[in-house]
This record gives sequence, C-alpha cells and structure tokens, in this order.
Amino acid sequence: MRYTTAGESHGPEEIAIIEGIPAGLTLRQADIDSELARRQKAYGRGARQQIEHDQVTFLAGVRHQKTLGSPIALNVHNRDHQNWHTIMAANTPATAENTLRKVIRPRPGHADLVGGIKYRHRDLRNVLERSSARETTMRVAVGAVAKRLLATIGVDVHGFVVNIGPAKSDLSQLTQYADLDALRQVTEHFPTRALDAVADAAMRQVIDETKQAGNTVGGQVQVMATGLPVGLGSYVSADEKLDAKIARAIVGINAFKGVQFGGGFDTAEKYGADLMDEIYWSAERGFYRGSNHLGGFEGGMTTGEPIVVRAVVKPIPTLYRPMQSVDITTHQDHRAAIERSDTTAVVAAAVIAEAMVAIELAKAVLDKFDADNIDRMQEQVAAYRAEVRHF
Ligand SMILES: Cc1cc2nc3c(=O)[nH]c(=O)nc-3n(C[C@H](O)[C@H](O)[C@H](O)COP(=O)(O)O)c2cc1C
Ligand SMILES: C=C(O[C@@H]1CC(C(=O)O)=C[C@@H](OP(=O)(O)O)[C@H]1O)C(=O)O
Repeated sequence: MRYTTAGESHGPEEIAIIEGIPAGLTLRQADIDSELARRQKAYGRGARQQIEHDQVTFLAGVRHQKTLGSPIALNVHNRDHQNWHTIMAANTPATAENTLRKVIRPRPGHADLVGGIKYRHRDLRNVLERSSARETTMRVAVGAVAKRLLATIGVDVHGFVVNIGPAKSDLSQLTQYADLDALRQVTEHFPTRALDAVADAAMRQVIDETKQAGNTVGGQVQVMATGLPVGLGSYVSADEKLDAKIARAIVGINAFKGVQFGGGFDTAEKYGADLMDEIYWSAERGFYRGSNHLGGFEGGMTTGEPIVVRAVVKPIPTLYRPMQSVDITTHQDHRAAIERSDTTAVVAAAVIAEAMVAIELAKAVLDKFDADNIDRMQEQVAAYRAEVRHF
C-alpha cells in the first residue's frame, strides 16, 4: 500500500490516491467523513474550520461500497477556495490584482523562509499553500481507509491528547504504558473517550488565555493500537523496522518535533530489570507479557501487546503578536506576516497522528499478508494467529 496527496490550502481541492488496498473491503463515505469531522472539531482552531465542512468524494477505486483493488482516488473540496480563486488562479498570469496577498515577511517556525530560498519563490505564499497542515485532511482520509482495513482483523487504533501546555488531559492518568490493565481500560473506551479531553476546563482555559495573549501553545498526543498480530515489521534491515517507520510518519506531520515508544525518554533513567517486559505463556493466549514498558515493539516488530506512541507537537508558528523577521524584498527588519491562524493544533494533531499510525500498520499488514483480496487477507491473518498461539 502507498499513497500520495496533492492540493494547496486555498486551492480548489485536496486529493489523495491510494494504491494497494485489497479488493472487497467495505468502504463508505461516512467511514471517512466521521474521521474528517473529528479532525475539524478541535477547540483552539481559527476561523477556517467554520468555513470548511470536510466531506470526501470517491473518484475511483470503489464500487457499491466495496474497494475494487484498483487505485482509490479521493477528494475533499476546499470551500474557502471561493474566497481565494483569483489569488490561487492556475490559468492566468500573475497580475497586480491576483498577487495582492503576497507573503514577504517569513514567519519564524513555519516553512516560509527556507522554502522560499530553496524553491526561489519571491512570494512566500507559494510555500505556505502547500506547507499548510490543510493537507493533513487527506492523510486523515487515507488513515480512515487504513482503519477500515485494520478493523477487519480486530486492530483498533486511537489517538488522544495528553496535555496542552501546562494543562493535562483527564485521560493522562490512563496512559501509563506499563500498566496493561489501564491500557485495556482505555482501549475499551476508545470510541467514546475519543477527544473528550478537550472538554477539560483547564485545557480550554490555557487555550483561551494563550489566544488572548496573541500567543500559541503546543502539547503531547498519544496513539495506542491493540489487537495486533505478533511480528509485523522486521529486525532484518533498518528500513523494515516498523517502529522506525511509525516514527518517521509521526515526525512527518506538520509541527511534530518528537516521538517515543512506551516509556521512551524515561527509560534513560531506568535499570534493565525494571524495564524489560517479562515473558509468560498460557494455553489460551500463547506467549504474552506481564508489562508493556517497551510500547509493543521488540526488534522493530510488534510483540502483540498494545502499541503506545507518544509525540510532541510544537506551538503554532503564526503569532498574532508576531516575532522578529526580515522583509525579503527590502532586507529590513520587520515583524513576521500574520496569516489567519490557529491557537493550538494539539487536538487535531491527535487525530492526524492516529491516522499516520493506522497507515503504517495497514502497510505492514499488507506487506505480510495477501494484499489482493480482503477475505483472503483475513483468512491468512487468522491462520497465522493460530500458528503463533501454538509456538
Ligand atoms: C492541524 C494543524 C494545524 C495547524 N495550523 C497552523 C496555523 O493555523 N498556523 C500556523 O502557522 N501553523 C499551523 N500549523 C503548523 C504548521 O503547519 C507547521 O508548523 C509548518 O508547516 C512548518 O512545519 P514544521 O513545524 O513541521 O517544521 C498547524 C499544524 C497542524 C498539525
Ligand atoms: C486549513 C487547515 O489548517 C490550516 C493550517 C495552517 C498551517 O499553516 O498549517 C494555517 C491555517 O490556514 P488558514 O490561513 O487558511 O486558516 C489553518 O487553518 C485545516 O487544518 O483544515
């Protein structure tokens, strides 16, 4: 399975093409739209989310709510495009009128300056249109397809907020990676606990105060996945390690600065005897572990225990009290440009991180099992699980 996306933030459409999804997977527009809505609902976002009502259209690869095994093409319309169609026009030369919203004062922390230098763009709008996290709409759409595929083999993936600035989510006490019972409790609540964290008054307060101060704030998100077969990914080559693929996918999301598995950076202060997940066996479960400090991975392969990935999202670069920058046309000091902006993206980021983990897990499943037909894939997974139980 692989995918690509195209689309500028204020262009007409966001597009994704996914290859390698098996034939016969049940896929409805609603499966994807519900995930897109979760990404949009987040508290702390700017006015753009009131304009957009993201809904997917299947352009190819799906017939009568079943995948065909051919490339799946999806698009989401940018409703805001109608306010930008002159500025974003593809087929008219640049004029004084349609370059009115030229960006020449790069925002520290965004891709503006480096992107402009690299691609020799003198209007930094040419950079921000694609570096914008608007594109993550399509990653969530692709992730929704991945989640549908994973659900057919009992794999559940879920992301939630751990903290926004100093305010911790009410879910944070349930995220002790070492306590499997606590983890299972969270996973049981997956569908309903989704993003309730944002209802947390302390978080709202942090977001409101940050906004009032013309500032922005970041935080941490966590993604957990349960029901995984043992042995997805491989230790044999560095580029086949599934934890490494997930790390890359997570840090590839706009504004993500770090990722850890299980105990992650805390393991630096632990001794081996307190860290390794001891091995047990029972007739009904086969091999299992007494703890999950290592977050579900050994040797770049799934151990069968829940995957626990935590990641850091930096504060949004665009500040309503802008920081020092330099005008690229005059080289004079100037405050950075203000584009309409979010105060925090942490809640949406949890949904996006969940999508990226789902995509990497789906790819790993399709690398290991039949990728032509969903029933055959399921049969192979079931046969493999039976074999593993008797190892
Ligand atoms: C969901 C989401 C929404 C975002 N919204 C904004 C925004 O409104 N304004 C902004 O300056 N950056 C925003 N960002 C962050 C920028 O897209 C990101 O910082 C930029 O592309 C530079 O990439 P980097 O932070 O990964 O280095 C958002 C990120 C995410 C994940
Ligand atoms: C459009 C989305 O996020 C955008 C991400 C973003 C950025 O710089 O990353 C900047 C803002 O763009 P705009 O100026 O159009 O409001 C956000 O709204 C979205 O997530 O759907």
